[in-house]
Amino acid sequence: MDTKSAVDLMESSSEVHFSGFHMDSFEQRKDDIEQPTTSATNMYRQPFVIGVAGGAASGKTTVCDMIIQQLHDQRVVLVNQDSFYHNLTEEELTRVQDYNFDHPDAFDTEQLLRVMDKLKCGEAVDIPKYDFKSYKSDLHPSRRVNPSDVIILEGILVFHDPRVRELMNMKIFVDTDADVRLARRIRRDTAEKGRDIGTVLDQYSKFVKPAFDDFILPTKKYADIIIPRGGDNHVAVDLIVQHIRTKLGQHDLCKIYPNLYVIHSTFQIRGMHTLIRDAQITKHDFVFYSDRLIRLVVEHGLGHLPFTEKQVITPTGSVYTGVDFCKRLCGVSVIRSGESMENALRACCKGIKIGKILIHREGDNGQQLIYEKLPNDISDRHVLLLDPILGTGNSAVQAISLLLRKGVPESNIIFLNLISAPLGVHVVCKSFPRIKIVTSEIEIGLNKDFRVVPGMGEFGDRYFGTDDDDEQVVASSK
Ligand SMILES: Nc1nc2c(ncn2[C@@H]2O[C@H](COP(=O)(O)OP(=O)(O)OP(=O)(O)O)[C@@H](O)[C@H]2O)c(=O)[nH]1
Ligand SMILES: O=P(O)(O)OC[C@H]1O[C@H](OP(=O)(O)OP(=O)(O)O)[C@H](O)[C@@H]1O
Ligand SMILES: O=c1cc[nH]c(=O)[nH]1
Repeated sequence: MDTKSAVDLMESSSEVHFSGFHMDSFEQRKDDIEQPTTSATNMYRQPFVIGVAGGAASGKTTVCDMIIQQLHDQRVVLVNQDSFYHNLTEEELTRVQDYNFDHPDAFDTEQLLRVMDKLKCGEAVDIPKYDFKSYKSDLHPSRRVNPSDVIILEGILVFHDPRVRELMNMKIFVDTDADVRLARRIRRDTAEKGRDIGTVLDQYSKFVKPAFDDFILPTKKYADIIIPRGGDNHVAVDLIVQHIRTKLGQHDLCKIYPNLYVIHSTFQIRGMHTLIRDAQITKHDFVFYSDRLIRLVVEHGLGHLPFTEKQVITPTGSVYTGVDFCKRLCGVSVIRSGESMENALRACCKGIKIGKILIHREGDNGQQLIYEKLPNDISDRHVLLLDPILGTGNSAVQAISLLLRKGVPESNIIFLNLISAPLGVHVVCKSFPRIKIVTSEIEIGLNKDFRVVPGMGEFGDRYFGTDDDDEQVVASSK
């Protein structure tokens, strides 16, 4: 894949958003810094979208209210599928008892998609207020909804259309017994809507039950979580809220790609990054702090290897139940910069075999694999692929494709980076959804020369001392 095709792939992807980066500070400084070509206009925080489906009167509203209450310190917005009911025509109004409110066609899904797209892009939207008495949504002023961190989309059929499902980061199905749903419906429609019980039962047997069987129940299979007993299930709601909180604390790309791991940032890590990104840092310090960070990435990456249980006897004669390290592994470094990570890997895994791949860059458009030396039995090993910089993803795609051609299962590859540009992450994760990427920071984007920004310049030149400044030092020290 060349640079252009990687950019094309990114631009054609509806899921490509850049963030983890605050718009305000970007606005203030955008005149002072070099602009990333691919990301600046698309940058916003990506909200976490939760879909809540289930039969009518299953308790979806209660579950949503509980989630919203527990997420009190987050900006949460609830979007109800009911708001997108089509207005009934005059003819339909004359025979409203024959209108099927539980059929997918009763909803204006195109409008729902437009609204959700805007909210996902961080734009405020106006959501219609459907009036259940007049069966119209243009009677009342619409509801203004501002962008938020979490969007909950609730409704009987929110899992029906695949385009709507695609928008969701988490899908919940509220699963309540049919008799409980019917009892609630009778109570609600007779007490709140003043209907007589005969009409409620007629509507139930004519439309509600068949629609549940034909359209709602079949979407249960798309759920990530099924909540039995709806709002009575406090344990399930607690677990869901915990998961949402974890996701909100992560980089947005981690919400999209579950196999992307960004090591937990501390002030130590930020401090090391600050040093190695500084163009003025001495060569010695650049190497020293890069090595420290690389060691952390390598240790973190090793943590993703499979393990087996192992018991040992301690000097006190007690049994300690622990784990045994994964045996069959090897490293593969992408020459040259990847070689900077070999020492850390050797320091952690005594005697580990390390293969090499050389990818030649011709200008910025073409890259070619020109050398490889890999362990013969690499297909039986877990591979730690070493390259500190993930930019456009071109080198990574070449390297990973070679490993796959050599028979390494995709899920046996752990790609270790110091820094990763969002484009590279998208390209690698979309092309190879089963590999894991471990990195220490996600960058803003790429500049017009396809260099990572803010980045750290030409890593290989800085690490191995082949940059221009160094030539001057060498010349002056002669
Ligand atoms: N009778 C009648 N029913 C309607 C109308 N519009 C929507 N519905 C019903 O409303 C139901 C969808 O709303 P629900 O999912 O039950 O609403 P809810 O209050 O969120 O449900 P839970 O929170 O799960 O209890 C469908 O079963 C429709 O039949 C209407 O104008 N008349
Ligand atoms: O994702 P990409 O856009 O392909 O960029 C990343 C590649 O660039 C760097 O190598 P570079 O070409 O600078 O060579 P070097 O390691 O020899 O310095 C880096 O080590 C990656 O291999
Ligand atoms: O920013 C970049 C991109 C590729 N290689 C580097 O060393 N730095």
